[in-house]
Amino acid sequence: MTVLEQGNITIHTENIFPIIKKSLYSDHEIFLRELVSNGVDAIEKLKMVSYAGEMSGEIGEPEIIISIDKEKKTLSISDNGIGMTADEVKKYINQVAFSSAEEFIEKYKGGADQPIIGHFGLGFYSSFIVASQVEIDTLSYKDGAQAVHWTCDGSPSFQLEESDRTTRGTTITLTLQGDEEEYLEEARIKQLVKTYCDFMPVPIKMMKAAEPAAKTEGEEETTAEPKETLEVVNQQKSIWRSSPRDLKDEDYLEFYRYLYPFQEEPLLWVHLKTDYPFDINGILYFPKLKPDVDVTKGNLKLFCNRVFVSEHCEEIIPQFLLPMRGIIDSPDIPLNVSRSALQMDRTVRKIADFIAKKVADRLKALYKEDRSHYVKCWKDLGTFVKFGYLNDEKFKKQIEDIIIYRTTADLAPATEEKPAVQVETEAGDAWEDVTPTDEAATTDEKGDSYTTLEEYLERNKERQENRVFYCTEPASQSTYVELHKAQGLEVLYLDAFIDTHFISYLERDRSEVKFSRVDSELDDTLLDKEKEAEIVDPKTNKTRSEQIKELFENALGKPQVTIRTESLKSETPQGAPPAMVLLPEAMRRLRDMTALLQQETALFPDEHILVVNTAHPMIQNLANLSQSSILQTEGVSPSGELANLMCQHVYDFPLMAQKAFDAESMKSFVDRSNQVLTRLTDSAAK
Ligand SMILES: Nc1ncnc2c1ncn2[C@@H]1O[C@H](COP(=O)(O)OP(=O)(O)OP(=O)(O)O)[C@@H](O)[C@H]1O
Repeated sequence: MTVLEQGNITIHTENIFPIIKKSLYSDHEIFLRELVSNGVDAIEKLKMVSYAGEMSGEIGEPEIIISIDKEKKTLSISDNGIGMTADEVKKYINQVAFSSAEEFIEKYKGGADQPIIGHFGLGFYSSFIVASQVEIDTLSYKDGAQAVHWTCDGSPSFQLEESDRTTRGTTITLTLQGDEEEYLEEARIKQLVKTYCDFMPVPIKMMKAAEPAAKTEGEEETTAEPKETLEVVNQQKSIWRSSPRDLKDEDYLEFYRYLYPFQEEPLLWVHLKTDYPFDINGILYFPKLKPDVDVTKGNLKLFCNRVFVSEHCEEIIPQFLLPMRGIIDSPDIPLNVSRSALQMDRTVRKIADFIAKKVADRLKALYKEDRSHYVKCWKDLGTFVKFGYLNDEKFKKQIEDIIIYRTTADLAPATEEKPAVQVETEAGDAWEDVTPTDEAATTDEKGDSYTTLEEYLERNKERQENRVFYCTEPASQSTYVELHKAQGLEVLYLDAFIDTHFISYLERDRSEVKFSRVDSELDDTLLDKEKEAEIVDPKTNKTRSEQIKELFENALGKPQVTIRTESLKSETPQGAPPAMVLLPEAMRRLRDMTALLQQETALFPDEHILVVNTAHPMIQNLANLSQSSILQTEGVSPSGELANLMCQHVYDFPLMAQKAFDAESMKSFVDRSNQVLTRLTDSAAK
């Protein structure tokens, strides 16, 4: 074999590879991505020279073949691409590749502790991270080219000689270092191809080790050599690079299942595709949110020209979209910078804005075009949308009109079949179908209705201009909600975990609107003012209400509790509850804020309002009971005592619903319940 050249690579540092190896710690595996990418590039370049008519002969079927020789401890990557001449090897390998190795060292000198997103484009020299010797065997596409063989052991000296290779393309053979022998395992290599090279547009084939031919007893010894087989490992198709027009819903769903097998179907997706002012492609999916979703961890896979770079791209997408899944592919994201530098990068910030805008556009389109799907997905979408509203001014402006709320109003369209309607078109020569579509559908599959804030205000403007009643906890506030509903007052549910923050932002932005939680005060609509003023005791000149108020004040003995008597409107005598506990908005917020600052759970404050419903038959009974006991005896009569017990009980129920019980109150409630029930059964048994 003719030695063409023996010499030193023009690098100025001796043996740089141990340094590179150390600075890449756990990232050794990326060498495979780099070498396969080079093979794919070589195939692409061959296609280009062929299209340009600069090549005689056929391109053939492009392929990359990876093979392992466990005995020789070698791993080789072959492509049938453009190949290199001796001069090209000298230029591109000895000079270009190695000068970028030096550049790497310069860049990371002393800064190796800064995490880099993908160590991308390290190139050919990254093979020395795992190899003790690297060989290149290559034949250029050029007519009459001489095949060459290059060897280097990582020291600055190399050897270049003629090779007897006859097929066009390049084979890189790595002799692995002692501690890198995991790369001799077929399963490990397959896994790396799947991770990094799955969507590269060329088939990547694994040479499967030859199985010795099975021999059955008595059979003659076969002389045939066992055959090696090739297995295609990557799936090649990168659908995010296709035009959305060429893709059906099922294509997007299939891709999602491929990326996240055995997961629930996504709610919807956004296809990103632009090449100006930056190049970005990708598909983002809205998943159904699990209650334990970690909103600080990104789920998107980052690619660069179809090559996988990183599982984490928290720096690239706006924080409120982190729970989204899918992939982003952009060659414009700088990858060999630290994560903090990435966050500050102007292009990256513009890309983040672009993504947020695309997501907003998609949501707006869905709201307009398929409201029923929007409403059905709202539970999950709403979290993203509100999170975005809190975090991103620009996003907020785009989506504020499509935030919807579950409401107590029944907004379901009439159930009877919608009549098909046809009208004559303007031109008069055709009939146009104007049957109502479900564009304005406002109910989900459970039949719950949803509305926007604007729609709510408009619907209720006569009765309660710029006033919104809301409920944060349907279970504990159901009595209050029912009371409002019964009097035709519409209540919005703000019961998602994010709503505590969301409502305070909403109030700041909509300062003309007064938001009242259903248990903070009672609207005049709920009260029957006339009944209250009737005087029932001519001797003391007291109204019935005043008597009841006194009765409760004495029975409870809690001066911090403000007792108010009201006659609550209701259709039936027991339609409204006998008593309710109110905590005014301002007071509740102060309590929540203090609890937040002290990082404690908010306790129910001793100062609150007890509304006693004078219209309720039980309260009437209590008043009668207490009045008769006053008439009958001096001191506390048994019926007076019973009235006292019952007053405390009537107070305890709404308190319990407000989760305002401590251990002591719970004990006294249970004791008292037993007393009351004993009395009841006593009198029934007599
Ligand atoms: N398999 C190959 N076939 C043909 N040429 C190759 C092959 N591998 C490397 N080369 C040549 O060697 C050069 C240097 O390769 P290297 O991987 O270091 O950098 P790069 O591919 O140019 O850029 P990067 O990998 O940083 O994106 C390539 O530009 C190419 O000209």
